[in-house]
Amino acid sequence: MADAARTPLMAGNWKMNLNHVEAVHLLQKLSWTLQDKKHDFERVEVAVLPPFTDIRSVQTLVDGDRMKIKYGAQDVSVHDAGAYTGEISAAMLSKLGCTYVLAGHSERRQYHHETDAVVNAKAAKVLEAGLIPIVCVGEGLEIRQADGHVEHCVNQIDGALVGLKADDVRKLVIAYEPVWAIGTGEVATPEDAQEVIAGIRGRLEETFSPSVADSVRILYGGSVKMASVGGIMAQPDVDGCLVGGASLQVDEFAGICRYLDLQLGYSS
Ligand SMILES: O=C(CO)COP(=O)(O)O
Repeated sequence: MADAARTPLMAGNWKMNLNHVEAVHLLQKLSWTLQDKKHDFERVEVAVLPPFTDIRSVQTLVDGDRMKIKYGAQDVSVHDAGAYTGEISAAMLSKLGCTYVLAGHSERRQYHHETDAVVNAKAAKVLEAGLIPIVCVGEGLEIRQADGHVEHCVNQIDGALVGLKADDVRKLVIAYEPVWAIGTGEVATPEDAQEVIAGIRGRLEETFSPSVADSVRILYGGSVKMASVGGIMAQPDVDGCLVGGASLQVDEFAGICRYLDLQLGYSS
C-alpha cells in the first residue's frame, strides 16, 4: 500500500470524448453511483479531466450539486494572454474552478511535438495560477525493450521540473504512463509500475529532498480497469491512477475509485 500520508487520486482523462451535454450526463451518473455507495472522497480523491468545451458545464454541475468530484483540463498554454489563437491560459482554467491540469501527456508529446522544455513551461504556468499540474512521463515500447525505461522517465522528470521550487514540486502530481500500455489493453504489471515510480521518487529525493519525494503523488496510467486496479494500488509507491478509456464507463470508473471498498469485500 502507498504511504498513508498521500491521499490516493483516481483521475479520469476523457481525452477528446463527450460533448458538454454528454459530459453532464456522465458526471451526474458517476456522482450518483459514488454517493449511493457512500464513497469517502477524503479517503480516495476522484477527478475528471474533460475537453475544454465541457469545463464550464462541469463547473456548473459540480457547484450546483456540491459534488466532491474535482475536475481539470487536459492541456494549457505556455502563454499568459494575447495573440495566441486557439490557446487556453492557466488563469482561464483557474477562473473555471479547475484543480488539476495535465502537462505533457504522451499524446501531446507525440502528436503536438511537446518537448520536456514545453512541459516544464506548462507546469510552471499551472503552478503560478495556483492549480496542480499532473506531469506525465512514460517510455515507448522500444525503450522498454532496450531496458531504458527507468532512465528515460527519470530524465523526462528532470526536464519537466527544472527550475521549479521545492515547495511547488511538493504539491504536484506525476503520472507514469508507459506509451505501449495506453489504449492497448496491455496493462503494465504492478511490478513494472512500481519499478519506474520508485525510480522517479528516488530522483525527487536526490534533486529536492526526502520530504518532497514523500509528498508527491505518483499515479500509474495505461489500460487501468476495475480488474487490474487492486494489484497496481497495492504497490508501495503508486498513489493512484490516470484512467483513459475506462473513465468513460461509469460503473467501471466508479469501481476503480472504490478499489479499497471492493478489496475489503464491501457491497459492490
Ligand atoms: O492515457 C491514458 C490516461 O491519460 C490511459 O488511457 P487508457 O486507460 O485508455 O489506456
